[in-house]
Order: sequence, then C-alpha cells, then structure tokens
Amino acid sequence: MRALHETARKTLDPVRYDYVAGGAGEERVLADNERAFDRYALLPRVLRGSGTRDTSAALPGAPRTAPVLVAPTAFHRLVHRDGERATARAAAAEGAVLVTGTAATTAVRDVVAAAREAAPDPAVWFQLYPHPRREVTAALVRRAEDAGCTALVVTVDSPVFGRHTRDLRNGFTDLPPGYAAENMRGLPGTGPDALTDIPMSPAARWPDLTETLRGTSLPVLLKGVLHPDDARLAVEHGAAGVIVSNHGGRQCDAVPAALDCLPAVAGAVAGRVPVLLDGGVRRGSDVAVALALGAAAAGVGRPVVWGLAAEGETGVRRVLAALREEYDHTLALCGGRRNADLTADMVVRKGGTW
Ligand SMILES: Cc1cc2nc3c(=O)[nH]c(=O)nc-3n(C[C@H](O)[C@H](O)[C@H](O)COP(=O)(O)O)c2cc1C
Ligand SMILES: CCCCCCC(=O)C(=O)O
Repeated sequence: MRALHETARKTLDPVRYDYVAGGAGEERVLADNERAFDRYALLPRVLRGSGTRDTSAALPGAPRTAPVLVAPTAFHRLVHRDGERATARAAAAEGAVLVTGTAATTAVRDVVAAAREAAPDPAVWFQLYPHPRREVTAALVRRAEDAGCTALVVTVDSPVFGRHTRDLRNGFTDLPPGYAAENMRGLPGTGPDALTDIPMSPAARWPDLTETLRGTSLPVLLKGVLHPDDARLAVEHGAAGVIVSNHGGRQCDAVPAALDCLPAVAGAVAGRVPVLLDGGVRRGSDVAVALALGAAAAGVGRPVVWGLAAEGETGVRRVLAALREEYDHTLALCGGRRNADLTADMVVRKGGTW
C-alpha cells in the first residue's frame, strides 16, 4: 500500500496530490489519526479454533459485506480518468460498500451502474451534504434512491468547510475546467445542465435530520460523530448507524483521533445500531483494533484514492484486497473465527497494564 501511495505522489500533479493528502490547520489531527493505532496492541486468545473464518459484516443496506468500506472522497476524476466508475467496479468486485458522494465527479446513477458491471448486487451508499435549500436536498436524495443506493450517509461534521492549509497555499479553490460535481447538475431552480454549488449548512439542527429521515425509505447513517451524547441523539432520532470520523483530519484540527473516540461512542450506542469508524486505517490489524473496540466496519479514504491514482481500478482492488487479507490473517492470529470474536478486552494500550 505504501508503494501505491508513493506512485500516486510521484505521478499526480502536486496541487491535486496536496488536496487529497492534506488536512486542516497544522494537520495535527491528520497525523494523530494514524498514530492512534500505534498506541494500541492486540492481545490474542489461544486454542479457540480459528480455522474457518467468516469476516462478513452486516450493515444497513449491506447485509453481508466486507468489514472494510470505501469512505466518501470527493472528485475521483481529478486523480484518474476513470474516476468513480473505476472505484465502484473495484469496491463491488471486492465485496465492499462504496460510499459515493455529493461531490463525486461522476453522477450517482453512473457510479451504481459501474458497480453493477462488477457484481450483481453491489452495495453503494450515497453521502449527502444537506443543502440549505430543502428542495435541493430532497432532489439529491431522490437521485440516490432512483440510482439504486441502499443507504444514505449524512455528513454532520461540516457546518462550515475546514481550512485545508495546503489548498489555501496552492490557491486550489475550484475544480479545474472539465470537471464538475455531476450530482449537482440540473437540480431544482436551475436549467437542465446548470450546476448548483455545494455550500455547507451551518444552520442545520436535529429536526433537519428528522426531515431527511422522513423523506426517504433508505436507512440513514450519520458521519462525523465524535461525542457520545451525539451518538445517543443520532440513535434516538432514528439513525441506522453512526460513523465515528473527524473527516480524515480535514475539519477541526483540535479534535481527538477518531479511534480514541470510538470506545465511548460504542458504549453510548450500546449495540442499538452499527457503529463504524474511519480515519487513519492503513492495515488489516488497524481494522482488527477498530472492530475490537466496537466498530462493525472500518472505512478507508486516502488509501483508496492513492490506489486509484496509481493503477485505476486495479489499484483500488489491491488496496481493498490487502486490507481484507491482512485483517483475515490478524483475526486468525488472535484466535477469532468471526468479527464478533474480537472484543474490547483483546486490545491494550501499548506499554500499559491491563
Ligand atoms: C480527498 C478527500 C475528500 C473527501 N471528501 C469527502 C466528502 O466529500 N464527504 C465526506 O463526508 N467526507 C469526505 N472526506 C473524508 C472521508 O470520508 C474520510 O472521513 C477520511 O478520508 C478518512 O480518513 P483516511 O483518509 O485517513 O482514511 C474526504 C477525505 C479526503 C481525503
Ligand atoms: C465544494 C465541494 C465540497 C467538497 C468537499 C469535499 C470534502 O469533504 C473534503 O474533505 O475535501
């Protein structure tokens, strides 16, 4: 996986590379997301018969899926000409949920169609940036439903854009000519080919979530939850899942590592809905730590984009396959046969006692 990142770094235009690699502020949270995994160690159990393993996870709209999913990342055509279509085919072929998003450079119907080229029944979720104009949000939700998405992911950690230091330095504020957020074409209030901006919604409150939930029959997960009380509120408002995430260190540069927030969120949710995590997941043992600490699945953002940039569909497949195989191997080494066999007592702080 390091090799794919290195190839992507060498081949991508530096401004595009920085857009993907960078984070907010001094990039402290970005660095801490990965470092957090180094603070934990796995404490295997023995003689438990880990011979035949089943690593599938049950998630909303994805009853039997890999425990590693593709987190939503914007603008895939910026790094590879095949863009989100290649990512979709790769995720479907590897049996992983793909979260495509509002800011994709390929329309959601074309993303789902590409996924169906690789697998008959792929799970594609749609990440929604709720728009301040309700009718625009409703139209985006309808597009996702019509395309065949099986869940919605509402990103709630972005009342305003994060200040991405590298983008500000590079003057990267707009997509280059020839690229567009295709889901934003022909929305209410514009002509059929016109593009609507993606502003954030700083005024959004919990009742807006209720309205989104009422407007769809799809399960809705909330992405960007760090506080256990917000996780409780999410469940009380009817969310079908909670994604512990700090947006890969791209929003507030003073929050904890995503992994460090996971145990409290999992405790607050108490098994009522699945809890997922993204941020800093780079190897199969990271997936194992996340699952042991209460996640039902772990998301990866940048590694998938590096795979796409380096080798297109093949590169994304290599990233997902490596994570799956490493995770399966780690599960076996920890004496587990199923994901649920990884429990919180099997994770310790490095250098500490238990
Ligand atoms: C280039 C890039 C674009 C992203 N775009 C979105 C987005 O459009 N919507 C969203 O909810 N999260 C977005 N994210 C955040 C990811 O979904 C995810 O939370 C993060 O990348 C996980 O951290 P990781 O990159 O360390 O795996 C983006 C992240 C990156 C790196
Ligand atoms: C104007 C489009 C907004 C895209 C935001 C993408 C994103 O979330 C990121 O972190 O970058």
